[in-house]
Amino acid sequence: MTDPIVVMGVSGSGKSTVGAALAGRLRVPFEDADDLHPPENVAKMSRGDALDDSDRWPWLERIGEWLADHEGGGVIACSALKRKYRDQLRHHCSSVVFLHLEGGRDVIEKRQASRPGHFMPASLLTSQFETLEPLAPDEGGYVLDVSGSIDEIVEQYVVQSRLEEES
Ligand SMILES: Nc1ncnc2c1ncn2[C@@H]1O[C@H](COP(=O)(O)OP(=O)(O)OP(=O)(O)O)[C@@H](O)[C@H]1O
Ligand SMILES: O=C(O)[C@H](O)[C@@H](O)[C@H](O)[C@H](O)CO
Repeated sequence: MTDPIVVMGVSGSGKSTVGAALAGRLRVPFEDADDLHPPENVAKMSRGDALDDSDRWPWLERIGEWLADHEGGGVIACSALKRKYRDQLRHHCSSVVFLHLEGGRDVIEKRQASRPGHFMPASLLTSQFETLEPLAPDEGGYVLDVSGSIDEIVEQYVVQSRLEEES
């Protein structure tokens, strides 16, 4: 049994890819919160407009429900850019753990550009970085550098969480 994990970060930071690999490693279910957006949110992002708080609330409610249903273990990829969004998720599931995939704009922009066919336009990356509120010290959680390979990032999480358990 593991606590449910939210893999967070800006668009293109690797949440879906790393999240799926981590769920495989931990043998728990994986969900991509991109698939929980109401169609109007996807339409808004697709035309190059950033979501605002009121667009995100109903989406976060669905993610919170998913977390509450997976208290015994699960990984969900969700931007969770602001502290108040994370607090909303904690309200649904107090045991949730956040894993922030942190990286510079250069590397993330390149990865986003090499991912054709995704609804999220690269032009929204600026607003993603502007909106991002990194994990505060009192939030706990993990911050992992996106520049490593997917396997390395998963391994770093596994090692760090084991060390934390033992301490
Ligand atoms: N650590 C990594 N090393 C190399 N490539 C990576 C890494 N992480 C992700 N990628 C690649 O970068 C691209 C973006 O990753 P991904 O779609 O997982 O990001 P995301 O944060 O889920 O984005 P979004 O929120 O926009 O859906 C993908 O093509 C993915 O294969
Ligand atoms: O909070 C947000 O602005 C959105 O959730 C985005 O982050 C998208 O879901 C995703 O990143 C698109 O690929």
